[in-house]
Amino acid sequence: MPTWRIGSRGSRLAQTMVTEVLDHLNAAHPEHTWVRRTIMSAGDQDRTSSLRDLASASSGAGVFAGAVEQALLAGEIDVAVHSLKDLPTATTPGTMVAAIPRRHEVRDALCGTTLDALSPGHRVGTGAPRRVGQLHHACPGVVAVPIRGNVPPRLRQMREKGLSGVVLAAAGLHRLGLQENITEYLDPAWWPPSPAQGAIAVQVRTDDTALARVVAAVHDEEAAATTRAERALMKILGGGCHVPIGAYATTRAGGLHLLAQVTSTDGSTTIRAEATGVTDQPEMVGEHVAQRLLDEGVEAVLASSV
Ligand SMILES: NCc1[nH]cc(CCC(=O)O)c1CC(=O)O
Repeated sequence: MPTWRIGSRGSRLAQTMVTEVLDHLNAAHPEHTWVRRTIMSAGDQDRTSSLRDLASASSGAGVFAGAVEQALLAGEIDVAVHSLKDLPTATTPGTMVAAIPRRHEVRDALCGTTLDALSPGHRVGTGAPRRVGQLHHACPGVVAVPIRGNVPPRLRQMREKGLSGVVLAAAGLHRLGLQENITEYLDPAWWPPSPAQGAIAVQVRTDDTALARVVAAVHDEEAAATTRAERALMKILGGGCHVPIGAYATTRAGGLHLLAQVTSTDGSTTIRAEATGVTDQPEMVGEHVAQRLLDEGVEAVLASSV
């Protein structure tokens, strides 16, 4: 039996996602052995320039995922583990997402405060345009303070800068064991998260079909269907974490339901659309909801937010 090399970014969050995937894989395939590799990316190395600059330098997305994908293509690792929401919607040639494990938590969370407790002038840490728009929409007059970096530094910056709170993905906080910092879960029906938030992507080289079958043991159909719908929508609207799109898909008895929302960063305009379709054609649901948003004039809101 070969020993497979599994790699990710060096952040503690990325490492815990590898552990989560390996726990699954070891349970399903005790006959295989794995070694872990850490890949340093531009996003890890460059703490001085803004992430927006880095993102545009690498054609709009994938600043964190890029180096790990390159290591996969170069044969330095055999399996790459990513946050699916950080993977560009355009598939990197030669790679494929062979498995998406069960998604435990999709919601955004507030740490340090609650929406009800926020008054005009209060400062809340978040730099993501979607979260800035949703915050301004929910709490007019609240000031969004840009903060950057991995999850633990963002919590630290909240305290150091004397902010009232910070908005983060609940999934990251849970994976890091930092969930006791959460003071409010933001209802995804009113505060839809980033497309594919909370989901892990297990990626292999496209020609590695035997390994694709091995990692398929961690695949979850519901996580795949919902994230495919959310990402199909984002692909049409030109997403990335610099675009203020929230998307929240759920599977129901009637099929796959997708809700999406675009909010201007000043919070003054919010456009929502939703639809239900068949679960085995998630891209059609995403494309349908994207078209509804375009019909409602979402392009002007997106253009004003970039
Ligand atoms: N944008 C950065 C990022 N990429 C993945 C996560 C963790 C949540 C996830 O796995 O989707 C985070 C942190 C955050 O958004 O708070």
